[in-house]
Amino acid sequence: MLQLYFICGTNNTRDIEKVLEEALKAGITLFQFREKGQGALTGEDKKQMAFKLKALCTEYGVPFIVNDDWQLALDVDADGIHLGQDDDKIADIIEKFPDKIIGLSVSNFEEYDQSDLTHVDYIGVGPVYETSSKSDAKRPGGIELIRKMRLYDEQIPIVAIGGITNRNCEMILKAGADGISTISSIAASSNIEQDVKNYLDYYK
Ligand SMILES: Cc1ncc(COP(=O)(O)OP(=O)(O)O)c(N)n1
Ligand SMILES: Cc1ncsc1CCOP(=O)(O)O
Ligand SMILES: [Mg+2]
Repeated sequence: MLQLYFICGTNNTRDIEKVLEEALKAGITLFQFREKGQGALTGEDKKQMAFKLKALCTEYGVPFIVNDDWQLALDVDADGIHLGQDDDKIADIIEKFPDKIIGLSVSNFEEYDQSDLTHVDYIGVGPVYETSSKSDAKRPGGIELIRKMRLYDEQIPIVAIGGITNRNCEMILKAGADGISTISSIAASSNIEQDVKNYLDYYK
């Protein structure tokens, strides 16, 4: 499920429905609706978009995750929620999400140490490299962040994030990530089918 985790909001691309459908057809394995930042949809518009994107994911058998907004995740009956260190605490909302996928962001070892991983299904580790998709991203940890995190916790599923392309993902997988997540390399791709295929080839 974590192999190729596409994350997108309406301000990351021209036509999110079209881009998501192309990415689903090409074989992404997980999708996160991350609707925030300049020009992002809010309220009912955001909810209606979430319903449409969830329906597309369901058609292709790919789980639909909501970033940050757990109320939206409840409203649209998403398959899971992704929360960061500065978002609502998983322990405070977990009773509303029995049997849902729960992801948590971890940018460094201090954050890992202070995180309650009891209900966490995967950790999003990064940024690995510089990213232009998140204005408040922490300092990139490079490939060493993934390698060391894998040794620090040998069990928890790790999805790497931040500045990943299908040219640097092989190193990241070899460093011990279970999967990679990306915004721009798919959202801004001129050939989604080929780019997704290139990513998935590394798992063969
Ligand atoms: C898979 C994955 N990993 C990390 C993040 C980042 O979450 P967060 O730190 O809460 O930052 P925002 O994405 O909310 O700006 C993520 N969304 N997904
Ligand atoms: C949401 C997020 N969290 C850490 S880096 C990042 C943005 C990743 O975007 P891109 O794949 O375009 O670098
Ligand atoms: Mg967040």
